[in-house]
Amino acid sequence: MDDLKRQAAARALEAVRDGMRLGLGTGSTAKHFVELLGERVRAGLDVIGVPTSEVTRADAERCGIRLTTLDAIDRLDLTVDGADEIDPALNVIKGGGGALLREKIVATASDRMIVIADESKWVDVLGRFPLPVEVVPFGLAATQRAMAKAFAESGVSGQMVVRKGKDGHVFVTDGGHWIVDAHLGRIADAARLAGLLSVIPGVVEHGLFIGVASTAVLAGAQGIRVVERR
Ligand SMILES: O=C(CO)[C@H](O)[C@H](O)COP(=O)(O)O
Repeated sequence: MDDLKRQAAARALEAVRDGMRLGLGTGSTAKHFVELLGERVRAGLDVIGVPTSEVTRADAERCGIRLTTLDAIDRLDLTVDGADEIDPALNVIKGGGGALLREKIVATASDRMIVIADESKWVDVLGRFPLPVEVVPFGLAATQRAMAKAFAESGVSGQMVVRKGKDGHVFVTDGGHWIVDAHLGRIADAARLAGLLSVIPGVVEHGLFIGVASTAVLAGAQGIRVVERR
């Protein structure tokens, strides 16, 4: 699996050109991209990156990639990031690694987003992977009630679980928020659910990336498949 992730990362690297401003994703697949990009940088490629998490910042620095912020530059040429699920319209669930807020800010500030994954992330319908929703801790119960209403209005239901870290404590994002993982099973109308979640005051951001990814690079046993958004 790890080899497939690296293959997808290597294919995405072919889209990188000298002088590009890049969004650098988070997760095990994106980490391969950062490492491979670092090799190119050490060989003379001139790019600058915006990391989507503190973990990726540390990885990129270790790889010698020059970094900047979205305050210092206005647009990015390309973001390359992993995904938890990708559907045929290239709508995506992200946030399994807890970085969905910065990932969405960076991806939507980019002219193009390539999602890289092994084939197991490709699904007919989103939702088997629990949907991460980043929330503020204040008023959590009220936010969860509003989320349940949004689920009902978009025809889904399921258990909500506040994410815990490996240490057993509540997982805290880079932005200081919590994550509620919603086990919905099958999200028939992801765009509608995304819209309903976005207007809940305690929801900071959700892991549905609707119409954001332009290309998916999927690595499987049969080779690499590149899917462009229609
Ligand atoms: O959204 C993410 C982090 O917030 C990751 O991109 C997603 O969880 C996929 O991770 P991996 O490449 O390790 O399978």
